[in-house]
Amino acid sequence: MTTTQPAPFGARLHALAAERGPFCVGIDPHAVLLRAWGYDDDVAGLEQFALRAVEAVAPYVSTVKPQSAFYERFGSRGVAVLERVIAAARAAGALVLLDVKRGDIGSTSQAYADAYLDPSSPLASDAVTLSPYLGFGSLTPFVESARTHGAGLFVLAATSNPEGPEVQSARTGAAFGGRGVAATVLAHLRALNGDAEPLGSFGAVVGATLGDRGGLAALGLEPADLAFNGPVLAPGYGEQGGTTADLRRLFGASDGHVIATSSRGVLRLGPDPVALRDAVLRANEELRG
Ligand SMILES: O=c1ccn([C@@H]2O[C@H](COP(=O)(O)O)[C@@H](O)[C@H]2O)c(=O)[nH]1
Repeated sequence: MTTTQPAPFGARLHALAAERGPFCVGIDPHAVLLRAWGYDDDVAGLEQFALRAVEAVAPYVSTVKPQSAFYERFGSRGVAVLERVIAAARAAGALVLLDVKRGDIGSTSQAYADAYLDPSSPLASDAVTLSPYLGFGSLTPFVESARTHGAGLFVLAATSNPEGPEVQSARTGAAFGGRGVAATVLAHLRALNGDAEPLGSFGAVVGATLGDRGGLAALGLEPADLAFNGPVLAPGYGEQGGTTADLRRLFGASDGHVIATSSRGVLRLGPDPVALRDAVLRANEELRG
């Protein structure tokens, strides 16, 4: 029996962002949003909210990003809802980036990779977010699984929260290059992506809010560090204060590889599906402009 090799995530994202735009919607069912949409903060409310949001936005964006925590808080029934959210978003043609920020010793990373990247898993997604703070090499099982299954990875480099620089601006020891943590993560990603065309599959999380925090320099980063031939997930767009102008300052005129993501900023416009759809169409237009 022959199996077809899936197209690499970077190529799929590049094509879909060119077609639909580079905006990503976070499907984050906060309790306060469930109530604002008229639902109870329970599993039934979670499911109705999340599937309604996916139905309204997923056909119009390249990527949706469910935040696993909001489903896990309801235990196994919440995780079952997450499985249905992933399936519905993919059926609408969007790529699913599952925000789980995993990272552990290699043998455990392999189990996480099997859970999120192996197509036979009920939680299989197109890409996941990862934490590199057990050492970038501990993520190797994710890298190998991503290559096998045509999936993508987004590794935390310069997060959108104000507490991030405490760790991310620290310098590695001389034996590890002596550069900042964020720069070291980006250098690993550059090596993984090589000269993959049109875009590598190994991405970084770089907050859209970075401009407010003294920009790249505050993390010991130089503009060249951002040229790692992979996609960038830019959270903090909207609700946390990041703007399209901030992204332009950080990344210049992106060719669609910078995926700005917003959750609350879009979801609080619901439940009206037209308002939700128009918000994502506007965001795609603005980011492209
Ligand atoms: O640096 C990071 C990494 C991930 N996130 C996640 O993105 C969304 C942001 O939600 P908003 O409502 O648009 O603020 C959320 O799921 C975070 O866990 C981030 O904010 N920053």
